[in-house]
This record gives sequence, C-alpha cells and structure tokens, in this order.
Amino acid sequence: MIGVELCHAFVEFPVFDAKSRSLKKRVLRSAGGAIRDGAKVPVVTALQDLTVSIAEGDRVGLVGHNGAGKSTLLRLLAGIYEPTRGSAWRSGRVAPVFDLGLGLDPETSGLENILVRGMFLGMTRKQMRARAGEIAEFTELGDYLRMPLRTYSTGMRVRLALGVVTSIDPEILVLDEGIGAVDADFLERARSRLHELIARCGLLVFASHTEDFLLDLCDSALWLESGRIVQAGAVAEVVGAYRRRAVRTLESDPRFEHVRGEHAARRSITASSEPGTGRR
Ligand SMILES: Nc1ncnc2c1ncn2[C@@H]1O[C@H](COP(=O)(O)OP(=O)(O)OP(=O)(O)O)[C@@H](O)[C@H]1O
Repeated sequence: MIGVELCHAFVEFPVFDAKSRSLKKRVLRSAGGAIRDGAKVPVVTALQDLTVSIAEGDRVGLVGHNGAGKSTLLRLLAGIYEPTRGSAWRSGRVAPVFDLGLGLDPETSGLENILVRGMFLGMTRKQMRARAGEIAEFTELGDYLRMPLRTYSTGMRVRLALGVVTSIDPEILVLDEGIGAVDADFLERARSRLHELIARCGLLVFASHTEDFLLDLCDSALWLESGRIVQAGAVAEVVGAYRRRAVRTLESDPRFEHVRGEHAARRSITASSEPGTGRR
C-alpha cells in the first residue's frame, strides 16, 4: 500500500548563528515560521502540529505565501526531514523533484547524465538504459547527447532534465514548483509527458505558486500559513480561497501601496487607449 501520514508533526530549525539580540529580531521579522519564545537559541517552527493523510491515487497541491512551509512539508513527506515532534509514516518509493537539474554532472555526457539522474530518482541502471533512447528523442538534442553537459545551454540542460524526470515510475512523487519555471514552449511539449507521469505515479504532492498548474495537475489542495493548514479540500475551492485572500491583502496592506499604484497606472493607461473609453 502506498501512502504518507503525519500525526501532530512539527519541524523546527534551531538557528545557531543567530545569537545576538538584534539578529534574533531580524530572524523573527524575516521568517515565515514562528520563533519559540524564551529559547536560548532561536527556533524557527516551520511546521506546526500537522496531521495529514495522503493515500494512493491522491493528487495534492500545496499553496501558501513565501515562507508558509510548503517546501518543508514536501521534504517531511519525502523523508528528507524527520519531524522534530510528532510522527511521520510513509510506504512507497519516493521520487523527490525539488530542482530539475539536481545531480547533473557537467563533465559527463548527456547520455551518461540520463542514466545517473534516473538512478538518483530511484530507477535502476537497466531501466534507464531501456528508456534512454526514448528520452533522447524527446529532448531533440541529437549528437549533443554525446558531448559533456558543460557544453549545453541552460535550455538544453532543462530539456535533458525534464526528459529524465518525466520518464521515471515513482510511487510517491514530490514535486516542487521548479518544474513550472521551465520555458513555456518546451513545457507545452512536455505537458503530456507530465500528465502521463502523474497518471502512473502512486500519489503526488505538488507545491506551486502557479494556479494554472495546480488546477491542471491536482485534485485536492492544502493551504498553508505559518506552518499550519488553514484550508484543505477540492483544489479549485482551496486555490480560489487563497487567491481571494491574496487579493484582499494586496488591497488593504500598506506594504503593497506601490503595487496598487502600479496597477492603477496600468488601468488608466489601458482605459485611455481603449476606443470610446479615453478622454474626449
Ligand atoms: N534550514 C532552515 N533553517 C532555518 N529556517 C528554515 C530552514 N528552512 C526553512 N526555514 C524556515 O521555515 C519556514 C518555511 O520555509 P519553506 O521553505 O518551507 O517555505 P515555502 O512555503 O516553501 O516558501 P517559498 O514559497 O518561498 O518557497 C520559513 O520561515 C523559513 O525561513
């Protein structure tokens, strides 16, 4: 059985180099997590008391502003972090995709990198050998695949990495938003591979700031704020509520005054350039 469960799980980071009072305050101001009061060493509580159960077939999106705890939760679910309090249970082979290019070696060829990156994501060398031809075709890198990776452009590396990532057979697929940062044209080509990957994985947890992606790839979602879940449910419902809250914050928070000014200026430019709506 494939699944992941958290029971009253916390993830806390002691910040050992933030000893001085002023530095403690700075940490307190900048972090999205909470700082434990009275501790000798400041402790950032990135996740607080989370109880979550994700079962086979689930496709879960994570939303929340910067520092809300999405990446920490992905790492906890993947087993990269253990809870500092509470417990975590998982069953299934995890493929954590936090950074598309992670583990690529600039000195070896594209073909060798295909094998190694795939093994890094839990595949065997034999499985990757069997898939190398199909991946090579998808990347359209031709003879370049025999050249060292350091001779590739950024876009060529992304093609290679995306080709490998979308070829694996994960039981638990943990995706960070990096995948959404890929060049739009190529991503459009990769979209069907991405759908196939998600269809054959046991369960998916995907953190993203891109609404479109979340709606496309996920069925349900969790909204995190300061390391806690504020809403869980169907993806459209949670993403919609999160967007409405973000718009309200933008409209009322004095810190976003400049953004409102820019929006107003843009609106008046659009209005005056539209036929019939400009000045008479
Ligand atoms: N290694 C660490 N040491 C100390 N604090 C950390 C560490 N990793 C994360 N944090 C803190 O934990 C909180 C949650 O961070 P996390 O990276 O999970 O947020 P996020 O929702 O993924 O943010 P973003 O959308 O910006 O990627 C933040 O306050 C962050 O400063």
